[in-house]
Amino acid sequence: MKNEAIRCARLTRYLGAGDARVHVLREVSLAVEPGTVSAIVGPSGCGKSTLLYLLGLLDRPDGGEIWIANENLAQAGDEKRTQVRNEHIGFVFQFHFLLPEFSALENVMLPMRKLGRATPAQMTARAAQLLDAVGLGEKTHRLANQLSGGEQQRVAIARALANQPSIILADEPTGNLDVKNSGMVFDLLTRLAKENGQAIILVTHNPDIAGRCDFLHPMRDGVFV
Ligand SMILES: Nc1ncnc2c1ncn2[C@@H]1O[C@H](COP(=O)(O)OP(=O)(O)OP(=O)(O)O)[C@@H](O)[C@H]1O
Repeated sequence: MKNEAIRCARLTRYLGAGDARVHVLREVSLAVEPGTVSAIVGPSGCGKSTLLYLLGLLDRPDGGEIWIANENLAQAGDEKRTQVRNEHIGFVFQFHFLLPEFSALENVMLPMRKLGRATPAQMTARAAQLLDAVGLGEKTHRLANQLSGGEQQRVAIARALANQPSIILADEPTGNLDVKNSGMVFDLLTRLAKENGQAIILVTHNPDIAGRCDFLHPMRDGVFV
C-alpha cells in the first residue's frame, strides 16, 4: 500500500432480493491519500451512499477489497471491523444523529468512550478542545437539542474528529444547512482534517461544495465515469 488512507478495489454490491435485486456497485476502485478531500457526486440512486457505507465498514461488499491500515477488511469479522471503524474512521451525516438529551461535550466524548483508551479527564479535555476548535467553546454544556442546525453539525464534526481518525466519511454533511452555514461547516471540516493529515471522502449534491474539493469522482449507475 502506498501512502493511502483508504483504498478499495473492484467493489461490487447487490441490494434487494428476487426481482427487486439491483446491481448497485460495479467494480468500483478508489484510492485516497491523507490530507486530501475527495467528493463523490452523481445522480440520485447511482450508488454513492452504498459506496460510503462499504468504505465505512458499515456494510459488506459482494466482491472486492477495502484496504485500511494495511489490511483488507472487506470480509473481516464484526469485531475486527468495529475496532477499525472506532479507531480509523469518523462519520459525519446529513442528519447528525447526536443524542439530543446529552450535552455537546458528552456527544463528543462518546466515540472516545467506545474506543476506551483515555481516562475520563483526558476525554473531557479533548472534547472541550475540539468544541473550542469548532467555535462552540462557550456551549459545551448545552444539550444537543438546544443548539441550532449549524451548531449541531459542528458538534458532529467535533465528534467525528474525537479519536483522530485517519479517514472522515461524510454523507451530505451540509445537506440540511443554508448557504452560509454550509460553507462554514465545509471550511471547518476541511481545515481541521487537513491540519491533521486526515483524508475526507464526502458525498454531495451541492456543486459549490464539490467544486471546492481536491478530487471529484463523478459516479453513474454504480461506476465512476
Ligand atoms: N435495501 C435495498 N434494496 C434494494 N435496493 C436498494 C436498497 N438500498 C438501496 N437500493 C438501491 O440502490 C441504489 C443506490 O442507492 P444509494 O443510496 O447508494 O444511492 P445514492 O447515489 O446515494 O442516492 P442519493 O443521492 O439519492 O442519496 C438505488 O437505486 C437504490 O434504490
